[in-house]
Formats: sequence, C-alpha cells, structure tokens
Amino acid sequence: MLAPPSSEPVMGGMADEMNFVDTADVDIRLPMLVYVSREKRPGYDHNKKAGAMNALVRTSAIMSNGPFILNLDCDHYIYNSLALREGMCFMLDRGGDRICYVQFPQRFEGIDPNDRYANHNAVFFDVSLRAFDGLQGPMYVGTGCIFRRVALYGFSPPRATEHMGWLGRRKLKVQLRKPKNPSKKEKGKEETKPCINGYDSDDEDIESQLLSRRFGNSDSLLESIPVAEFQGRLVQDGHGSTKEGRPAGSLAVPREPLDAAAVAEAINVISCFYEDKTEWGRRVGWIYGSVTEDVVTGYRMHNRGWRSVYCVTKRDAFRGTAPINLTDRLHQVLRWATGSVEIFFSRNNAIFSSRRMKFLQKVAYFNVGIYPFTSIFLLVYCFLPALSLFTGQFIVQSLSIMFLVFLLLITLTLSLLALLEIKWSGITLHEWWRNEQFWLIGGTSAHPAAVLQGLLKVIAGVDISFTLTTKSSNDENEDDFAELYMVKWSFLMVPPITIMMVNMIAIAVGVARTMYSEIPQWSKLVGGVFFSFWVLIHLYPFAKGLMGRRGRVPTIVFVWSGLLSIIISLLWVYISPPSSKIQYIKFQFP
Ligand SMILES: O=c1ccn([C@@H]2O[C@H](COP(=O)(O)OP(=O)(O)O[C@H]3O[C@H](CO)[C@@H](O)[C@H](O)[C@H]3O)[C@@H](O)[C@H]2O)c(=O)[nH]1
Ligand SMILES: [Mn+2]
Repeated sequence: MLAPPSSEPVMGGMADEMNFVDTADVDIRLPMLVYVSREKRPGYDHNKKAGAMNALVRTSAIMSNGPFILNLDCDHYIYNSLALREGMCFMLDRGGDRICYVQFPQRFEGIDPNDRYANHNAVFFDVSLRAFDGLQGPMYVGTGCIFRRVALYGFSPPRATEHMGWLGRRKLKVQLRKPKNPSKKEKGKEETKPCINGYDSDDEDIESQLLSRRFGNSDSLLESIPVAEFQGRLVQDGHGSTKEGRPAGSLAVPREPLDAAAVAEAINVISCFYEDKTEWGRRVGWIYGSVTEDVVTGYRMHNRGWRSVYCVTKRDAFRGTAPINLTDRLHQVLRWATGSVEIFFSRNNAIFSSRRMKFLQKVAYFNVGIYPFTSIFLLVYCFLPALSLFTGQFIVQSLSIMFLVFLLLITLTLSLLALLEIKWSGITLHEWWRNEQFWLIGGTSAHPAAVLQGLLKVIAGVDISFTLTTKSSNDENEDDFAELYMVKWSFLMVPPITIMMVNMIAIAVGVARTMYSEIPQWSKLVGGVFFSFWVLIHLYPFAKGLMGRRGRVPTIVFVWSGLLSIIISLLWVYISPPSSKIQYIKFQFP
C-alpha cells in the first residue's frame, strides 16, 4: 500500500539530468493505491475471478468506500483519461440513480490487421450491445465497467418498472425506497404503486437489511453500506429538495488517513473464511457458479429492475489484449460458450426472470444461454451439402422455380439484414464477414464442445476450470504477430477439419459422378457444389490457421481427420450404395 496522500498539495521538482519533465508547478500527489492479494487455501474454493472481485469490493469498502467502482481485467488499461467522467455523467444525471453500471466497449491492441479470428468482435460490441442500450441496457462483459457500489451489494434500485401481461406491455411503476415527494402525481396512464414493504426481501428499507448473515461479520463493512448509498445519490435529488441528495463537492473532501485498525479489518474481509455462511457470491457481489460470472452478475441486476448504460467514447475508453492464436481463441470461445451452458442449466436462465426485466431483454438474455445449442443445427448444415453430393440427391428434388424463389428471398433478407447492421453501426463489411466466418468456426468446434462439457457438469458434476486466456509476450525480437502463426494442436480442431475434408471429397465425388454419368445433370451439381463451397469459404481462416507460417500442420491432424472422413464416406457407401455405381464400372475410354 502506498502511503495515503497528504491533504496539502505537494509540488514536483525542476527538470534536471535525471528528471526530464518539469513538474515544479504540478501537484504530484498520487491517489491512494492499494495492491490487494486475497488469501487462498487448499480446501477453499476461491471462486476464480468472481471471488477475487468480491474480496476487492470488501476491502475497498473499508479503505475508501467509493460509491462508484471501475472494474478492469488484468489485461486491460485506461486509454482515455476522460472516460471515467463520461461514465459519472450518466450516474449523476437525472434518473441516474436507477443505473447499476455503465459499460464501455472492449477494444483491443496487438491484433493482426486482418483480424483473422474476429478478435475485435465488432458485431457484438457495435451492433448487439448498442442495441441492448435501447432495452434495459447492455450486459456486463467483465471489464471496462463502472459500477454503483450498492447495486453490487444486491439492493434494488430506488424505483423500478414492472412489466405485466403478455409480452410485458402493461407497465407498473414501483417505488422501492421511501418516496421523496409522495404528493407528486405520476403522469401518463401508467399505474402507480407507492411504497411496497416486504414485497420481496430485496425491497425492504436499505438500513434494515444490514444483516451480518448477508454481508459477513465485519461491522465496518456494514457501516460503510449506507454511507456508500448516500454518497452515490444525485447531487440534486428529489427535484429541488437537498435533504435527500448528496451535497455538491462532498466527494472531493480529502479522506482521513488509514489507521492500523482499518488495515487489519481490510485483511479480515479477504480471509478465506469470511464468506462462510454469507450471501457473497449468491446474492451479493459477483455471482459464483459460472465461468462467465460477468453475464450472470449483470443479469441479476437487470432482474432487480436496474438499468445499465452503454458508453462508446470517440477515443477508446479502455484497451486490452486478445488471443490472436487460433487455439487460444478457440479455448476462449469454449470458455464463454461453456459459461452460457452453465447459465442455461441454472436459475439464471432468463425464463425464470422477474417482471422487472423487459420482455426483449429477457429474449436477449435467453439467447445468451441457448446459443451454444444452435451448434447442433450448424453441424447438420455443414454436412448436408456434402451429403447431397455423395448421394446425388439435391436438397430439393430438382432446381425448381419455387426453390429458387425461396432461395432468392432468404438470400435477399440476409443481405438486407447485414446491410442494416453495417449501416447502422458503422462497422465495415470486412469486420462483419470475419464475424460470420468465426461464428461458423466456433459453432462447429467450441460450441458443441461446450454443450458436452456443460452436460457433463449437470449430469456428472464434473467441474469446469477457468483456463486463463494466454497472454502474449512481446519482449522477444520476433515479429509482431508470431503468435498468429503458431500451430498448437487441440481436440477442438477435429470437427471443422472433418467438415472441410468431407466437403472437399464430396465435391470431387460429385464432379466425378456427373462427368461419368450418361446424362450429366450439371445444374444439380452446381447447386450442390455451391453450398459445399459456401461452407468451405467460412472455414477459410481456420484452414489458414492450421497451415501455420510455412504450411506445416502436425501430422496427427491429417491422420485423424483423414481417418474420420474415410470412415464417414465408407459408412455412406455401405448404408446406401450410389445408384450410379454400375456406370463407374462400365465406363471405358473410347
Ligand atoms: O481465477 C481467476 C481467473 C481469472 N481472473 C481474472 O479474469 C480476467 C479475465 O481473464 P482472461 O484470461 O483475460 O479472459 P478473457 O477471455 O480475455 O476475458 C473475458 O471473459 C471473461 C469471462 O469468461 C470475463 O471475466 C472477462 O472480463 C472478459 O474480458 C483477468 O483479468 C484475470 O485476472 C481472476 O482474477 N482469477
Ligand atoms: Mn482477457
């Protein structure tokens, strides 16, 4: 811990040989900086990142008790010093007391210019999250996020809207804390329920909830909670009455230096035993039980009726690193998808959400839980074109007008959708296309693996570990993107390789059959080959990744996928021998 800054300004020195910057007129005091390392012991589940964040929330409550908390990953840093202020503007603006967090987009550095594996995630950060902003607010994505401390403590917002009826069209406003102006009439047709006591245990008065059962046995922590709530209020709350609001400038008052007792208490709250028999990780703080703790933590807040805000600044607010190596990227996507499956099989599945969540927000959260399961259909989709080439049977009996019209309509809709997304969000076509490609790559490798892993956890109780994303080391003199070309074998690569092999063999078989058949049906072939090719171009970045820099692929990869492709092809011949077999045998050169 750095010594807390003194209350008097400390001026720097003149420039000299050692110091090149003249700081004679600059106040060089540093804000309080504390490095915290929590206690970890064998036999105690440390609950990964969520556990780390909860330890931090508690120590900071005792040491500084800031009403707002910025959270960054270890591989992210501040890129725009004004970002915090932008976030605070939302929090302290009128109506800002309903905001639980302000999420900034994740931006990355050190990614290959081609963004081969869609690391920038442009569609997610510039289309989906921005769209969420029009609902109840974006999901929490784990980093670059300013929180309201009391929202993290599991309290409800001061006011909330409940959505009743089919699709949640009927709205009901509820006051969850003491109304400040009870006489004030609500405008509009919306019904008003004043103060509801005991509606839900969440909604009792804030002070009466300070039970050690919930937050643990630290008195200083309990005492800090109402203070944080008060400090987080709007400067001008209650439309003019300054009684409830926080006086202007009160956040700028210098803090008392820490005494030994405070430090001792801070150490107490990061001990292993502290969370025993409390609600930390269950209702309070970052929520345990999923490797994507971020989504769950944000979901719980939205579920209580809080809103969040998406804040995109002109200059990136924060920047971080992302894995540019194929294997690392697949493992990252695997972890995310596994987290989603965990959410799907838990009480955090959006079908159990409360009335305080908007209908479309529910749909969006439901999608977060279910998307890995769509990989089953995606896998079928990738093998179907090959199947039709092997059998000589096209997906439809013949290329009829009806089929072509449907195909045209679907293709047009897809293009229009893409156009809309691109025009609206300002991402490039390249970014969009990379995203499409990586969706298929992840969808045929990491997503089905996540479904299996998730089922294993649910059925057999096998725990899922949080494998850290490999952080690239840039200190060597190698060239910038050496990581990109590194080929590290992973089991996740088997299905996409199999898909590629099967489709390529299928194209060859299809072409051969048509060439040697008595009445070649070229239109059928073109149809079939087109869909196979469509699958293959999606997998192109993946194929490139396998090649490494010099086109070296571990032999095992070829052996296994070759084996699998042959088995599948043979199986097919056994199940239904191609009808044109005789023609092959009969064929003779003239
Ligand atoms: O036991 C653990 C494991 C991870 N972390 C932290 O978790 C963060 C994210 O880990 P990283 O390996 O960088 O994973 P990413 O895939 O880059 O992270 C994304 O996905 C995670 C959820 O899977 C979120 O928690 C992150 O915020 C989000 O950036 C890092 O800051 C780590 O310090 C811990 O504190 N303790
Ligand atoms: Mn990371």
